[in-house]
Amino acid sequence: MTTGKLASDYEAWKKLQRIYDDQHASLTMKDLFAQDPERFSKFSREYNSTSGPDVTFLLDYSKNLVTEPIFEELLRLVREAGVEQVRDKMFAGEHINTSEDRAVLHVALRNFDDFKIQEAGTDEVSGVLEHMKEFSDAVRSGEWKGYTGKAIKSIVNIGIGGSDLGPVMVTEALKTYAKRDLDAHFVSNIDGTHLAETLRSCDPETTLFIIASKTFTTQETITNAESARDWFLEAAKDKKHVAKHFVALSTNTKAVTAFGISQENMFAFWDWVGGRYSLWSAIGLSIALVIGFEHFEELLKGAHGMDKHFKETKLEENLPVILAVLGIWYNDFYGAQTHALLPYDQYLHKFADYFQQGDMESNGKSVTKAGHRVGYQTGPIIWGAAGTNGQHSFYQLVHQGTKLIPADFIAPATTHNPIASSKHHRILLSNFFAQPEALAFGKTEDEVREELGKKAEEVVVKSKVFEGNRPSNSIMFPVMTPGTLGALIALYEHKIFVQGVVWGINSFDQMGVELGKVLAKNILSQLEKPEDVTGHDSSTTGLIHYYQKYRKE
Ligand SMILES: O=P(O)(O)OC[C@H]1O[C@@H](O)[C@H](O)[C@@H](O)[C@@H]1O
Repeated sequence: MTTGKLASDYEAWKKLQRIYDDQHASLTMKDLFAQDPERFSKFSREYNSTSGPDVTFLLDYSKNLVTEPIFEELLRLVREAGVEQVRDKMFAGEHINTSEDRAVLHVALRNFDDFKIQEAGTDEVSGVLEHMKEFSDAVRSGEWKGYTGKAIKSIVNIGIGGSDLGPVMVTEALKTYAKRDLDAHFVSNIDGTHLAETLRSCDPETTLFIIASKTFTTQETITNAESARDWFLEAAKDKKHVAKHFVALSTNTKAVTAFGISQENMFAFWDWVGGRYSLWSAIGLSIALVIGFEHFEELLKGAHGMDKHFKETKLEENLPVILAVLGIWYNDFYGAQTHALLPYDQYLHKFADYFQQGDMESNGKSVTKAGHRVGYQTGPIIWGAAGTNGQHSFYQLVHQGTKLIPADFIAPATTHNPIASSKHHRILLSNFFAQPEALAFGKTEDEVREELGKKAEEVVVKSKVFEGNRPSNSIMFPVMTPGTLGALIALYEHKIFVQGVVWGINSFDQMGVELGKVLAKNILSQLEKPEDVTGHDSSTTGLIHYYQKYRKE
C-alpha cells in the first residue's frame, strides 16, 4: 500500500540530510530574502476554489529556511514515497487503513457525486444529509416540539474526541452564523462536573440531547448519556418522551436502539469515517443545528474544493503538500518537536485543540505499516492559542528560547465584528504581520546597541538580541465563511495525510489510546476496598490507597 520503506531509506531523504548538514549553519532568512527580491512571489500561493463556494486564501511560506533546491528535494521525497499513488487509492476507496482493513473516506462525505468512489455506504451519504437537513430545519424553526409542546432552546452534544472536538471548533469558528436563541453545549469529559454544570442552564422541557459516538461504546459518552437521560426522566417521568429529546449519531444501530433511541432518531455513518475526520458526517448535526443546514453544506463544499485541489494539482502548487514537506524539513532535519497553530481570529480559538487530535492521533506512531520501528521523528506536537493572547504568555520562548518552533499564523483580512471602526482588527492584524517578521529577522546585537546607546550594559544588550531565523507560514483569507473554514480544515487534514505517507505510518488507526482504557477498566473494579488493589506497581497501588483513605461518597 505504501512503498514499505522507511522514510530514511529514500534517496531524497539522504540527500536532504546531506543538504541540512552542509547548509543549515549558514542558511539565514535575512540572506535568503536579500539574495532574491522575488522570494515572496516564488514561495507563496493563492488558493482559488474551482468548485463549490468561492474560497480564496493566500499561503505565504517564504519565511521558511528553504531554498529552491531544498524545496525540490522535499518534493522528490514526496514522489519517492508514492504520496500521489496512495492519495489516489484513498480517493478510490481502497482500504489504506490496513491495520483495521478499512477505507479512509471522509472525502466521500463532502463529495456531492463528483469523484467516483466505490465503497459500501457512500451511496447513503446524501440520504443522511437529507435527514440532517429535515431534522435541523424542524428544530431551528420550532416545529420540533419537546414533551410539553415547547420548542427546543438548548442542545447538548454528548461525545468525546472526534465526536466532540470538530463540532466544538466549527460552531465556535462560525458563531457569527449561529442561531443566537439556540444555546449549544458540548459535554465530553467523564468528570461529572462537566455534565452537572451544563445541565444547570438547561430545562428538560426544551433541551435536546445529541449522543454522538461512532462506536456507541465509549465509556465517557455512554455514562454521560445515561446520566443525562436520568436527569431528563426525573422531570419527564415517562420513557416515551425520550424520543423527543434524544437523538444519536453513530455507526452502531444495535447499541443505539438498546439505549432507547429509536432508529428514526438515529443519524448513521460508516466505519470508513475516522473519528477525527468525522465532523463532515452525521457527527456534524450540532453544527447544522447551530449555523443552519445551508451553512453546514457550504462548509462541506468548501472542503470538497480543497479535496479537488489536493487530488488534481501538481505537487509544486499543491498546498497540503507544501505544508507537509515544510513540516517534515523541520521535524526530521532541524529536530523541531512541535508545531504551533496561531490563528489571529478569536473565532478560531479552538483550531489548535482540534488539530491536536487531528494530527497527533493520526501521526503519533513509531511503527510503520510494514511493522518496522522508525528511526526518525514522526508527528509533531501540535499546540497553540488565538492571537494576541499567546504573545503575552508563551511567545517569549518562541522568540528567544532554545527550541525551534515552526508556526502557522492564520488571519482574516476582514472581521465580522468591526467595532470601533475596525480599530481592533487593525491592531490585531498589525500583530499578525509583525510576529512572523520578528521571528524571521530578529534583532542583532548591533541594532540593540544602537538603540540603547553606548552606555548600555553588555548583559542587557545580550538579553535583548533576537536571533531570528525562526520559520513560519502565514495564511490570510478575506473573511471567515463556512466555505473558507471547510477548505482550511481539509488543507490540514491532507497535510497530515501526506506526512503520514512519507513516514510510512498508518495515519488512520489509534491503537495508542487502548492500553490506558483497559487498565482503567481493571482499576475501576478494584476501587472499592484496599485489599482488592492487586497486580500493580507500588506507585499505582500507593496512589489508589491514598484515594481510598480520603474519598467521600
Ligand atoms: O465516537 P466514539 O466512538 O465515541 O469515539 C470517540 C473517540 O474515542 C477515542 O478513544 C478515540 O481515540 C477517538 O479517535 C475517538 O474520536
